[in-house]
Amino acid sequence: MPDTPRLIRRPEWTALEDHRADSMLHPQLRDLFATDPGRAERYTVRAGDLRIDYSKHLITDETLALLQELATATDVFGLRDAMFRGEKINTTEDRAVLHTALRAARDAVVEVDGENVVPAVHTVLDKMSAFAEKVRSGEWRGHTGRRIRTVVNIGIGGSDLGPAMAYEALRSFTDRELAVRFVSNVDGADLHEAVRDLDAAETLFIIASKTFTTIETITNATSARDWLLTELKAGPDAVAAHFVALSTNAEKVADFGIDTANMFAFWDWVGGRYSFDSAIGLSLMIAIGPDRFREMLEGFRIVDEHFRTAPAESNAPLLMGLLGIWYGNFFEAQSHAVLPYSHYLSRFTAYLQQLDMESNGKSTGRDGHPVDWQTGPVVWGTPGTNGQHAYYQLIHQGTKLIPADFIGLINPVDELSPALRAQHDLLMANFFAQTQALAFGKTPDEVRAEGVPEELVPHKTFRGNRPTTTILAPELTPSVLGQLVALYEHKVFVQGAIWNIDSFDQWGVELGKILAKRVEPALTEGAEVPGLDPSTAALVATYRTLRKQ
Ligand SMILES: O=P(O)(O)OC[C@H]1O[C@H](O)[C@H](O)[C@@H](O)[C@@H]1O
Repeated sequence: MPDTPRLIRRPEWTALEDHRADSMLHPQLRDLFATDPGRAERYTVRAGDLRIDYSKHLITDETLALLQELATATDVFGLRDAMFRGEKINTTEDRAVLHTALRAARDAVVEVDGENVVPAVHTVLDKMSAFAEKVRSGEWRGHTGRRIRTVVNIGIGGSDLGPAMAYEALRSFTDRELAVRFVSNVDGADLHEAVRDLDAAETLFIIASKTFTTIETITNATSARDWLLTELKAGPDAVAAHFVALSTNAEKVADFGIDTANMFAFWDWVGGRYSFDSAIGLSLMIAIGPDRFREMLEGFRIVDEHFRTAPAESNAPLLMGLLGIWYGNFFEAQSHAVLPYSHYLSRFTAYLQQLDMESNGKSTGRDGHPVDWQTGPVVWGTPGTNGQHAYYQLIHQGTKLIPADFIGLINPVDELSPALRAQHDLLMANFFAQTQALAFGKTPDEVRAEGVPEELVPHKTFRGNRPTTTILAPELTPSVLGQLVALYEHKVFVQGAIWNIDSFDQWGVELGKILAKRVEPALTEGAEVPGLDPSTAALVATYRTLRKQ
């Protein structure tokens, strides 16, 4: 057993349990606001351009003080500093965790094993910038001499979700003459639909894979190469002008047949889900241009600095992490909704699912012992107002407590017409109304006062006390996007530190991959798979019987 007490036996933990049982058994936001007029102002924190209001939470000053004590006792800031210093805090993989170095200033020094990694980061950024400019300007030509009109990023997980999300988010900054598509699923339909209307002569494939061994990506990349060569009626020499690679594995890139001169590198201290500001962002950089990409990196850096230096009581990622712990561990909340009121952020929550759930979906502690406390929540959500007309019913009146983050932008993007810009106020009216309704509800007396028949009063009553965080930003610029992502990266970090889990490994994804490899020959060749359980064996047999040859 480690020397430090188990999390739930710490006095700071039991103090929170007692606080919940004594003072916060049935917290009422109406009362908390009525008795504390300064609450909204006091419970608002700034991080860069982000304004984060956490006053509509089931908390008091005492709750916050106790949560901060838990953070101190578990040495969250100690681990944070170790991360920024380049220590190998990813202990199960013996790796440093340095996505923050990806956005460090050119003259910064961050050492791993005694070597400053920042110059290499900027060398790759410069190489990406030069390449992106060539593609954007038309200087980069395909095999037949035509300029590139479509970029297809082939990758999965962290090699897809980040750039795909950011491409959507920053669409209004993209070059409309140059489209980017994303292919991830090993389902051949994904690649088929992505390329069916493309001219191979004007298509560039970016093969994004940290390991360059991921079966989905390598399979799709191989099929893409076959498609290209068939379409162009060309030999393997056509590959060089149409394929580039983003990877840490030069050997595998060369094995695939991509010239390593056309490879953009990153390093084992960049986790896949923390990688879209590395070379993995090349498709995004081509779409928005190197200057915008660097603005985004600056946004990341603003929140990195905030997380590194802001005092605990005004440290936004720390506060957001602690609030998640409060609900997950002391209210038994199982999930967390992230609800962006922006069409451009339509992929944001999907991106966060990997960031959060692959990082903190763990049940073994850093000490190797099973944890006996709840860890990462189920993260879900889609853009408002669509969700309002689908699942918000459950958030408002269901039996589950679902803390939610509402992300809103004060201004729409510039390019909307005046009429469409005007719709933004309606969108945001919904945004503000929802958190108000969730927090304060509607009492039976208020319902009665509207003349509602008595038998309908219970149905039309809203109990309120549904906790939300409101995140407001001036507009969705590249910098603001970087700030938002860094905010969540560090929030996830805080929670993993307190739960004492390694947020940077992902062993849980391995078993399924191994079993898939074992089952595949049974599907394609009818091979015997030794040791198949009866359920899977019967399913495989059905598949084989009904499979069209
Ligand atoms: O970038 P790659 O090496 O191809 O990995 C792609 C993804 O697959 C893995 O299974 C991991 O679960 C993810 O963390 C990773 O982002």
